[in-house]
Amino acid sequence: MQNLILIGPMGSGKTTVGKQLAKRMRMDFVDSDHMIEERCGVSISTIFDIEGEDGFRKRETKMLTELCERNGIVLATGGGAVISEENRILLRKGYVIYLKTSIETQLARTQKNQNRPLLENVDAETKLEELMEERGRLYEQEADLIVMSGDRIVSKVVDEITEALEQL
Ligand SMILES: Nc1ncnc2c1ncn2[C@@H]1O[C@H](COP(=O)(O)OP(=O)(O)O)[C@@H](O)[C@H]1O
Ligand SMILES: O=C(O)C1=C[C@@H](OP(=O)(O)O)[C@@H](O)[C@H](O)C1
Ligand SMILES: [Mg+2]
Repeated sequence: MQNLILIGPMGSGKTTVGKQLAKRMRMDFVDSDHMIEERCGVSISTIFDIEGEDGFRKRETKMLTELCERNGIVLATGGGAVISEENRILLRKGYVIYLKTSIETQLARTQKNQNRPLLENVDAETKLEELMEERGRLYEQEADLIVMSGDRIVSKVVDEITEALEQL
């Protein structure tokens, strides 16, 4: 069975929606950031502190390579997974779902910025806008399905995804 892969910016709900979607579909749920943390034994923020963003991106590609060899999983990626061509090719093996969200919603949901090093010590709104400028086109381009995930409870987002899957 093809993997279901969630992409989208920080705070779009990839981790949260992914967990519920997996339950609904009776599939295993895997979050690439959590897997990296488990593997390294430290948080994403600590990896950024020690190895910088480059170090994290290398670990992310390695993890995505491993996870995309599996079948029948719901995979929540990190918001930056689409920036690398190598990652994009890997993700295309699955059915890619883009959780589309406004900057306002992203901001509200990431307000604590916990374990989101790219939002630490910067103006979060400006940073989220910059990232969307760079990545928005890639999310759209890579998506097999685009689902609006702002202002809707998680179960409704999951309903829309499962209904779309039934139409395939
Ligand atoms: N549809 C939603 N409605 C309300 N809150 C949400 C929704 N999706 C996610 N959240 C909340 O937003 C925060 C960020 O969600 P998360 O799943 O970690 O996003 P991502 O993995 O895309 O960065 C979490 O606190 C989560 O509970
Ligand atoms: O947008 C990004 O570049 C990142 C998003 C984060 O994941 P979430 O999108 O799940 O917050 C995490 O991978 C890391 O902090 C970098
Ligand atoms: Mg996440």
